[in-house]
Parts: sequence; structure tokens; C-alpha cells
Amino acid sequence: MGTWPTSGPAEDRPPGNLYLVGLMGSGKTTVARIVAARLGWPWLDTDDLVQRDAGRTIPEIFAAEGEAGFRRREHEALARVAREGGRVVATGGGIVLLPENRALLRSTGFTVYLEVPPEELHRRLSRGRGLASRPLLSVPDPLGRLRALLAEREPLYREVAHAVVSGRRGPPAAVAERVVAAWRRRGGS
Ligand SMILES: Nc1ncnc2c1ncn2[C@@H]1O[C@H](COP(=O)(O)OP(=O)(O)O)[C@@H](O)[C@H]1O
Ligand SMILES: O=C(O)C1=C[C@@H](OP(=O)(O)O)[C@@H](O)[C@H](O)C1
Ligand SMILES: [Mg+2]
Repeated sequence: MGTWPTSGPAEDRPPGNLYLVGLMGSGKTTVARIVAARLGWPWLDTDDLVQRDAGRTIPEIFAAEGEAGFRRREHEALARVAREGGRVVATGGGIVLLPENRALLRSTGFTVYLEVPPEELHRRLSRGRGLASRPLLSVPDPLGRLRALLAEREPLYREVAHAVVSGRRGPPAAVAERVVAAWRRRGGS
């Protein structure tokens, strides 16, 4: 973990972004909106940008272009957001797979890893379209897949994170408060 530029009063909207990373179901999309409301910043989700640009849903992009096509689009979305700055940014869980994305997350903002165990992710995503809307979890053993993804990605989340926050317990608003607290303490990690 490293430092992040801290010029200006603590509550100013900074030049960089506040990024949320973590596995599918860790609450990135839900928590980003609440953090943004608390800080008075705009927010966005790289998955929304990708879907808007493609004119297709994520399952449709995976079906038509494969995971590699999705990753290319996700990188383009992140690169654009990184140039603009000043937002709370929910990312997709696989954003850390590309080294160029990891470099952007390290250097263009403050990145928080929302840590949640796979069993809790599986519980959350088993409701509604949580599994069906995520192609990597549309498999016979989604919990096994989540465990495998965690083993592969956890070192990458830790590599990019300026702070690690538990997203396991409490409602989304409580998790958002932990993220805001980590952001206010930024610079010392
Ligand atoms: N702190 C939480 N406690 C319980 N459920 C949560 C929490 N945060 C998010 N969820 C639920 O988990 C599911 C996945 O959340 P989402 O924000 O889409 O995660 P991500 O963007 O990281 O995949 C949603 O149904 C959401 O309502
Ligand atoms: O972990 C992943 O590789 C993915 C996570 C998803 O976003 P969430 O993490 O918001 O579910 C979405 O980008 C896509 O289905 C791939
Ligand atoms: Mg999301």
C-alpha cells in the first residue's frame, strides 16, 4: 500500500477518483452511490459505461465478444474515467486482471478493497438475478468459482489497494461509512 496526493482541504473534491475494488457481490455498486452522497461527489460504475458504450448487457458482451472483448471495453472505460477524476467509481470485480488497469488504480486516485468472504458473496448473489447477470458465475458451482476467483485475485486487490475495508458485516450504509473514514485517513497507509 502507498500514499496518495493530499493537497488542499480534506473535504475538497480531489483531482483523483475514489475507486472501489473487490469480488462480485462485495457491494461496490451499492456502496459507491452511498459514499458519493456522503462526500457530495458524482459517482459512476465502469460496468454501466461498458454496457452503454456497447449497447449490450454484460452477458451479451461475453457471449458475442468473449471475456477478452469485455476486458478491452472495461480498460477503455477505466482509462477515460481516470483522465476525468473527481468521482466515486465502482469497478467490475475483474478490473484488476490487466496490469495497465492496476497501474491506473494505483496512480489516479485512492483505491479501497472491499473484503467479503466467498460464502457471504454467494448468499448475496443467490438472490434475484445476482448469478444470472454475471457470466462468470453462470456455472454449476458458483461458490466454488467465487473461491477460485478469490484465490486468483486477492493478491491483485491488495496490490492496488490504498486501504482495505471489511464489507462483510452491516448494511451498505455502514460499509460506506468505513470507506469514507478510510478516505479521510488517506495518505498514511
Ligand atoms: N453490506 C451489504 N449487506 C448485504 N447485502 C449487500 C451489502 N452490500 C450489497 N449487498 C447486496 O449484494 C448484492 C451485490 O451488490 P453489488 O453492489 O451489486 O455488488 P458488486 O457491485 O460488488 O458486485 C446486491 O443484491 C446488494 O443489494
Ligand atoms: O468479476 C468479474 O470478472 C466481473 C464482475 C462484474 O461486476 P461486479 O463485480 O460489479 O459484479 C462484471 O464486471 C462482469 O460480470 C465481470
Ligand atoms: Mg457492481
